Amino acid sequence: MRRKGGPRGSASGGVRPDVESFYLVGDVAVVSISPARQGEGRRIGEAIISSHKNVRTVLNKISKVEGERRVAEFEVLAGGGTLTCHREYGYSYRLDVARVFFNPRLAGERMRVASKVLPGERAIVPFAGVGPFAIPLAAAAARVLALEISPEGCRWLAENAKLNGVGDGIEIVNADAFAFCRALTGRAPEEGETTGSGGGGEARPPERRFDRAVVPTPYGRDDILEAISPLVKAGGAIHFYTFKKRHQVEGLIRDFEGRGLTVEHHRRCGNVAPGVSRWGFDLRRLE
Ligand SMILES: C[S@+](CC[C@H](N)C(=O)[O-])C[C@H]1O[C@@H](n2cnc3c(N)ncnc32)[C@H](O)[C@@H]1O
Repeated sequence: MRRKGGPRGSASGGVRPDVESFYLVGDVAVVSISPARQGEGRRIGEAIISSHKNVRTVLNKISKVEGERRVAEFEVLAGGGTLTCHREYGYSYRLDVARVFFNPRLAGERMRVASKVLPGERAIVPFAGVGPFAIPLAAAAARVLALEISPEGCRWLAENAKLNGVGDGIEIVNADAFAFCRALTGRAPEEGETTGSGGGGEARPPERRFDRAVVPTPYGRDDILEAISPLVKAGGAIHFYTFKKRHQVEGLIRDFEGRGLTVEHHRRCGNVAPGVSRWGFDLRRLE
């Protein structure tokens, strides 16, 4: 939702009346210029660079976040380089802002979730991006399976895992998270494994191998919950993020409960469109 009198979601404070939104990824400022200011992009970009010592490039977001990689289209207003290193809570993430997804607004949420990890846990992170959830989990001593569909995202994730000293704690799989989870749930038993269902090619029960799933769901893909929850052990945790209007939340909680998931905590994690927010749910699997 647009706030009158200033930009929303400012990651660096201050009022910038020329732009509708402003956030920083490393030294790249990402803004949205209001339609009334479209001809003034260069002036606005240069003004931002000259008034912010920490900004090297200014990008104007000219499309919504779209496509499988969830990356918007940008135009360069000033500066030029889109490769950067973003720092949050002592972690460093190298990435190309114009080519891979990154949302600096979830930094606090990532720390909150990582603080719940018990050493030796197994965690799964679908939609892992360049690693901002997976890396703090691994640093908290979880063994992490990170799923990411973009090969470029996987390359940054591997680099960032090493950069943050957790290269050994994260297994990165370049895959479609839906297909991967469904395959893991329904996979045939390997030689020597018992099925627990009498053998003879019968359907095996799901592999409940993870203590924790952290699910930063892309818009409209809530069906990942159905794919991933069979992989979480009884008593295990699922941190599920989704985009909803406030009036939808109550029904969603009933839906979770109908699937054998208790809601331990839920909160709004910022606005994304008029009336629509990102909501985070801490779910626990009952059986
Ligand atoms: C909204 S998610 C969150 C990313 C990251 N965890 C973060 O918070 O910055 C966007 C990421 O999911 C990836 N993605 C989208 N669809 C996917 C799929 N079906 N399987 C695996 N990754 C997918 C995109 O490539 C992108 O990196």
